[in-house]
Amino acid sequence: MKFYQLKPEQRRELLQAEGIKLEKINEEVLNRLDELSENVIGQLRLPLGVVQQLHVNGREFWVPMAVEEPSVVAAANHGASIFAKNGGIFAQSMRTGIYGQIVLKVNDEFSLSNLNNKIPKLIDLANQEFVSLIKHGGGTRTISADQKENLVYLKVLVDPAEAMGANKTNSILEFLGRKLKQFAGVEEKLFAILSNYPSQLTKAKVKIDPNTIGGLKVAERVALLSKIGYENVYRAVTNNKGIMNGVDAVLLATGNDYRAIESAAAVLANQDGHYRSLSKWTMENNMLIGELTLPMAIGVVGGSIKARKDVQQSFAILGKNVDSKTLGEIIVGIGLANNLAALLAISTVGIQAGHMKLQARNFVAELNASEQEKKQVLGRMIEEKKYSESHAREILQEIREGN
Ligand SMILES: CC(C)(COP(=O)([O-])OP(=O)([O-])OC[C@H]1O[C@@H](n2cnc3c(N)ncnc32)[C@H](O)[C@@H]1OP(=O)([O-])[O-])[C@@H](O)C(=O)NCCC(=O)NCCSC(=O)C[C@@](C)(O)CC(=O)[O-]
Ligand SMILES: NC(=O)C1=CN([C@@H]2O[C@H](COP(=O)(O)OP(=O)(O)OC[C@H]3O[C@@H](n4cnc5c(N)ncnc54)[C@H](O)[C@@H]3O)[C@@H](O)[C@H]2O)C=CC1
Repeated sequence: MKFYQLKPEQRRELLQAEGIKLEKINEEVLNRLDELSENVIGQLRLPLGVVQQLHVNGREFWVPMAVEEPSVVAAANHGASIFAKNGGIFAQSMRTGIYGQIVLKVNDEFSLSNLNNKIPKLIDLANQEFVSLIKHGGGTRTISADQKENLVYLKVLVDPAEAMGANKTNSILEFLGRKLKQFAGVEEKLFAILSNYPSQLTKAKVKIDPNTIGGLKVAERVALLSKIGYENVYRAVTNNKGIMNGVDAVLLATGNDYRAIESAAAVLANQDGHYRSLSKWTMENNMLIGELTLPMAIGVVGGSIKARKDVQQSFAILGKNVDSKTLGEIIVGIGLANNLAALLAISTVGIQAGHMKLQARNFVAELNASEQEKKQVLGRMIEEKKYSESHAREILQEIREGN
């Protein structure tokens, strides 16, 4: 039997026979995980944190975040609490659909205008074939075609309703590809696959009174940093990493495909051929305005969402009536919250003050020490503002020597 055909327990035995020490895992959990992926031998755990009081469009949410990096949840909480003092986030999801691409190889017999005339019929055929999607409120919306020499590029827009929609869109594209192969002059269908090009855009906006963040000077520094991020790629990529800190954590917690959002966000940041900050902070009438638009091809159904109890727990935390539009608005709101918290930290005391204070817990967790000793070491590190693994060990030694 091949490795992938074995039961997870048998795969574990093989690894253990090689001398690899594996973590214990409950058999039921292991078998459940085996249904979700391939070659499964265990699990990787992440802490699940929550952000309290994220105010979006007049509603208040608890937001689940799965992330291992210290200070990301604290930063999101910090940003969210500032937004709460300033009327919250105004956000809007524009779920018009996700793109798909079909590329055909054609010869001289092919006529683009003939194909264009048949597009309404193709859309009808797709919608008749995938009628369950129509029932959920989605469907194939538009198809456009463009010819470059002997290649024809078709762009298909599919509204996946409440799902992310990758699987349904790929099925629709393959169905359309088979129909297109029958057209005069089509030699072959090269491929039919969804495109992760930015779609399902969600915008979020906040208006901050400088008095809630330490005054006008601080607000102006945030706006200046944002201007630098617009122009300078070294700053832009870091600014965007700070946004994705929060975005990815909510995507992970809600079982959404963070790879799809990351790749689409990179294209959005590079729209005019220059990689820029995804967010914008400006001063308007002495108020700080923050704006962020992100591609949000996410779902509240589909993929592994219903099959995973941990993901269902996240939806329970988010509360009732969180549809895909609302979830997109929450995620972009969290991205903006993480962004503001990071900008505030780096334009005032610097990132290390807050971040390293929380990172210090990781150094302390590594120590071979009692809970009481760990508490003492952490307290001393924060007091001395000196954060490193070696300093944690030094303090422990000093404590044990009675200093
Ligand atoms: C870390 C803080 C929040 C400290 O912030 P602070 O102002 O030193 O501490 P504070 O005790 O005054 O706390 C302010 C608020 O933060 C929240 N908060 C505070 N502590 C916690 C905690 N333990 N758990 C949950 N929430 C917490 C909480 O809302 C609190 O308000 P309160 O409720 O006390 O009135 C702040 O320094 C901060 O936001 N820093 C940014 C940290 C960050 O972005 N970390 C990510 C790692 S760095 C990175 O990946 C990319 C980056 C940052 O380089 C991107 C970029 O450059 O743009
Ligand atoms: N390039 C990419 O981004 C690719 C991503 N993927 C993966 O595909 C997965 C995404 O799955 P999906 O296609 O979204 O899931 P899925 O295949 O389970 O399809 C979602 C289903 O939900 C239905 N639906 C829509 N609205 C609904 C509603 N209101 N109530 C009930 N059902 C509804 C749709 O008709 C569809 O059948 C992710 O795991 C992703 O990683 C797969 C291939 C490529």
